Amino acid sequence: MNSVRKTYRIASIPGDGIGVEVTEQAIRVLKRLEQLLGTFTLDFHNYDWSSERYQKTGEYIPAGGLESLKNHDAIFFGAVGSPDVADHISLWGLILPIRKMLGQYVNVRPIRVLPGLSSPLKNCNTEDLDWVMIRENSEGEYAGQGGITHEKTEYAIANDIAVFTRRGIERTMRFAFETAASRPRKHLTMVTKSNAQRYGMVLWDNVFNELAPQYPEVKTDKMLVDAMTVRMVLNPPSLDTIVATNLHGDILSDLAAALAGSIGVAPSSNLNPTRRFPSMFEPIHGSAPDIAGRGVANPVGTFWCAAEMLAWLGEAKASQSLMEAVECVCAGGIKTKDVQGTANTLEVTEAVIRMLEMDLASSN
Ligand SMILES: NC(=O)c1ccc[n+]([C@@H]2O[C@H](COP(=O)([O-])OP(=O)(O)OC[C@H]3O[C@@H](n4cnc5c(N)ncnc54)[C@H](O)[C@@H]3O)[C@@H](O)[C@H]2O)c1
Ligand SMILES: O=C(O)C[C@@H](O)C(=O)O
Ligand SMILES: [K+]
Ligand SMILES: [Mn+2]
Repeated sequence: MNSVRKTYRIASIPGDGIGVEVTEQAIRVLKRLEQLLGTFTLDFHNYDWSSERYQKTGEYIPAGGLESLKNHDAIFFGAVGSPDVADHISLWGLILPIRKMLGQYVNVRPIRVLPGLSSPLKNCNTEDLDWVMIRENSEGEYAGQGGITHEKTEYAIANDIAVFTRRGIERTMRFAFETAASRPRKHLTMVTKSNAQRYGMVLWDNVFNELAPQYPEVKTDKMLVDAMTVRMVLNPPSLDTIVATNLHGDILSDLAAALAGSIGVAPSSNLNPTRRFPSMFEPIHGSAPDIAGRGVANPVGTFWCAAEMLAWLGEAKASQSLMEAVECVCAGGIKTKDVQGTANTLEVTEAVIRMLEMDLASSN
């Protein structure tokens, strides 16, 4: 008998475009899972922070908004970005302040070829591509320093300054070593561009070399980011856990998702490993204006995020049941167009709900 029913306060921020479509369906799935298990409550609080709101009010996050997010156990995010607002305004107006101000200093992006899906690579089977990318999530190329002088003249001069700190690098790398150590293969690859970039990237190399002996069970290697793209494509089984800077991790994780079948299946966890503030779970994809409003977005990446969120909250059984249901639905061929199926967002969602009902109703 489970006598203490836990309640988790979840802030949901659907955002823009398909972010709204996939989070709505993922919340439906989570609420059904909650009913079926009866062991916890997910108390969702919706925040309408979006590009539409920005156009009306001039703000993505209203005054006091970040403080109010701190009163939650987790944040469930869709995507931000609109053809009507410049992308740097939307990114810096919503997602980046949350990642930075809530201390979500690692972005964890697992990726696998799910059952029933296929890699665009010849001869890449399910077991050949099973990676987790640890992206530094607070500084580096996204430090936010820089500026423009002589703007709108022919003398315009602009810079974006990348900032790498020993503490920022070390905390991300420790998380990556621990992640690698927790996986069967215990292998960590560090990515930089320390041949061309002589300071920040070399600091990455040095910190990595200092830390590696403290994790003797983890095998390590290093890659320059250009060669890393080649290795990801030509030798996927040689990789396991990967650690990279903010920008490199961003780019490589889109590539990783595509190699596993689609950007629509890939999840990400913006973690505050100290748990001082809530962590945020979002699919790696954006608002996809090209398909928004048509009900065809792949919700699998967001369902996988929901499973990652449950695991982070300590609900391992619920997390596992959800992931198993998603994988069974994929294996059964109920898939969206980006992964060579014919189903729409709603059909995939309903199939996942039915699968959960079959699995859990029979076991209760
Ligand atoms: N964290 C975020 O919220 C985030 C992430 C990436 C991009 N963005 C923003 O999103 C907007 C669009 O960016 P973009 O086009 O470069 O990237 P995107 O990820 O939105 O879309 C890239 C391509 O992948 C497809 N795609 C993405 N998700 C899909 C899904 N779930 N199912 C099926 N197909 C899917 C899209 O249709 C598009 O063809 C921009 O404003 C960008 O700044 C936000
Ligand atoms: O972090 C970014 O650059 C935004 C988006 O591309 C992402 O991957 O979340
Ligand atoms: K997103
Ligand atoms: Mn990205």
